[in-house]
Amino acid sequence: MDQKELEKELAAKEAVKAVKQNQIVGLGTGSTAKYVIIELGKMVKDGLKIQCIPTSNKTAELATSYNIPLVDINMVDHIDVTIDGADEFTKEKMLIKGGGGALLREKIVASLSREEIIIADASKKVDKLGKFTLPIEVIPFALNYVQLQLTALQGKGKLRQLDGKPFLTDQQNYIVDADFGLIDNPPALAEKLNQIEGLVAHGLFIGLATRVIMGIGDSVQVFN
Ligand SMILES: O=C[C@H](O)[C@H](O)[C@H](O)COP(=O)(O)O
Repeated sequence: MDQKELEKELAAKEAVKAVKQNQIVGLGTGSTAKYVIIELGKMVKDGLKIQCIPTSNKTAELATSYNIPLVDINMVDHIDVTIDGADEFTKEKMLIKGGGGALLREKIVASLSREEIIIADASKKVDKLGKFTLPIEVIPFALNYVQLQLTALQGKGKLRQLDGKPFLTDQQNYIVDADFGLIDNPPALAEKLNQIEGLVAHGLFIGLATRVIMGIGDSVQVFN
């Protein structure tokens, strides 16, 4: 296993210690969150009783393959703990997410969670967010309008493509990857993006992560 994968796995192993018997658990999406599903699969096999809410169809499939019980998000009034990955994070626990296109469900799950633990390898830590272009989920009808609004905010938006066609999210929306350069004030940009009609979610997660666990070398570093 290469160094990055080891760091992801270490962070996941540390994060699953927060999961307790009979809890409702949010499952993130991506190559880091995958390690959480593997660990939880082992714990469920050993007798842990949990009900999980996946943040994407892909995660739902993976969790089911490990016999992890799932529950409909509309059947619960809270989530005890969610463990998810990120594309970038700062020591203040501000994040960019959505590299895999799961940002809308991830944000809803994070918003319903009492504890949102982010796990990452050391390459994800940055001083300022924005080197990773900001994923923005847009309803197809609003694509042109949203692109114009992003331009007005000095963002350069590019429609995400897959196999020569627009990439579609689990909600059948488009993703625009927007380059704002390094972002001086992420909360202010998030606030402006929140005002744009037809933009259903952006990848800036501000004030949502309660803890970031970063794998670094053969240990972990925690940001509370
Ligand atoms: O949409 C995908 C999610 O926000 C992922 O958590 C994020 O892209 C990080 O993915 P990975 O762990 O594969 O780097």
